[in-house]
Amino acid sequence: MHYIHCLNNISKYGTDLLPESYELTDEFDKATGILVRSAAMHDMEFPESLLAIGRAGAGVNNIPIDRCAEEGIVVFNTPGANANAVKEIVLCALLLGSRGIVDGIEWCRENADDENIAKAAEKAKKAFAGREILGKKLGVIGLGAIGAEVANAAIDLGMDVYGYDPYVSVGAAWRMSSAAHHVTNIDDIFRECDYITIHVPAMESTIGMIDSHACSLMKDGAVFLNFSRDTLVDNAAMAEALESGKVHAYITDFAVPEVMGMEGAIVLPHLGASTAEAEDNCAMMAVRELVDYIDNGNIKNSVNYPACDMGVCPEGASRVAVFHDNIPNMVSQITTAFGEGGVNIDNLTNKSKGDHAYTLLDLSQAAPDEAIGKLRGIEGIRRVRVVK
Ligand SMILES: NC(=O)c1ccc[n+]([C@@H]2O[C@H](COP(=O)([O-])OP(=O)(O)OC[C@H]3O[C@@H](n4cnc5c(N)ncnc54)[C@H](O)[C@@H]3O)[C@@H](O)[C@H]2O)c1
Ligand SMILES: O=C(O)CC[C@@H](O)C(=O)O
Repeated sequence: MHYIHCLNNISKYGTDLLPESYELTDEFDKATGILVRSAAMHDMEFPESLLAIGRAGAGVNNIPIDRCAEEGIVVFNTPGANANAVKEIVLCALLLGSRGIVDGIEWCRENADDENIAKAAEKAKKAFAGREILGKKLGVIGLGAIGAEVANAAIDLGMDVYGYDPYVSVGAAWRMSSAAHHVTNIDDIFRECDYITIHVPAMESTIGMIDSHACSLMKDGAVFLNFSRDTLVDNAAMAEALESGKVHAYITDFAVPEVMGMEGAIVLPHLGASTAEAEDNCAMMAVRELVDYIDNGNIKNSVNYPACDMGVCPEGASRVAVFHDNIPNMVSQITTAFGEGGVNIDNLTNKSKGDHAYTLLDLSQAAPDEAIGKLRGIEGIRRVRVVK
């Protein structure tokens, strides 16, 4: 039996996909797999039983992915599964940053008891007049699953779109409308665009990238949208830019104390992916990834181990997964351990991702304990798993 522990609410559409040999458990310490959304995992110690973590979502900054790699724990995410939900809320945010919608709603609430509200509204509305997004320049920083969808939708709404992503994947580039302008210097986005939206992961190289320099380059009255992570924006710099009027509105999906008092900030409680459709999609994708890994050793959409697919282990064969450092002489030591035990290797895949590598082997017979023991003693091998 495999035990799956959920650290957050995970859609039933996902957990219903767990096969009969799986059970949901409240006991963290006996988990084979963990399903998580945004729960903070950096301070957690993981049980030895834990094989994999499925992040039902895109961002993995809440998970210690390097430590997991060292412990041979595969971390998956669900690329693109919530992209449409975020795209739709970003479109909404473009309008929130352009029209006096939030202030207008607040005015109506405040005047709810006024019998003459209809007449008063006609007078009050001039305070909430805005501008249109048609023909305005939108800069999109990060052209992955979400950024590319936002760019295309904004083009459809008549915006002039500028995209910046030095590491854009071929797939995302193909999905982008050819009407988007390709920008190679991020400063041009800051200098030229009326609206800027950021869709990059939070990592060492991106944290704080919207700093005072970036804000100083922005057009007067720019609107900045952050539906990625709070840490990408230097809050002090943004507060100053809002105060001076450099930035007209900062719309963020992250309700951290530093933004709550900012004049000109519109703050949402991390709603980007909170749609039934996105939650279902993410949960289903995460569960499928976990199950294929736990049952077959196959890896798809992992953020700390390479992709590897050997299908289902053939009848009569056994399958062994070896997690090791990406250093010389590992594959030969692995094959030698089996060869010396007289065990034939039917098939083998070796893949690497950064410092970590994964070797999946199908053997003609059951994996002998002696060979498995030998592998566990080799320096640079992090984990050996007899999958079947
Ligand atoms: N608000 C929400 O609820 C919500 C929902 C989903 C995702 N997110 C956030 O949005 C982020 C993006 O999601 P995604 O699904 O589009 O991910 P993705 O991996 O498909 O795309 C990220 C893109 O950022 C690019 N990138 C990386 N560093 C960059 C840099 N310095 N400058 C420009 N581009 C850079 C990558 O090349 C990639 O194309 C996630 O990491 C997550 O933090 C938030
Ligand atoms: O799971 C969530 O609630 C939000 C997920 C979102 O931030 C993501 O990175 O996919």
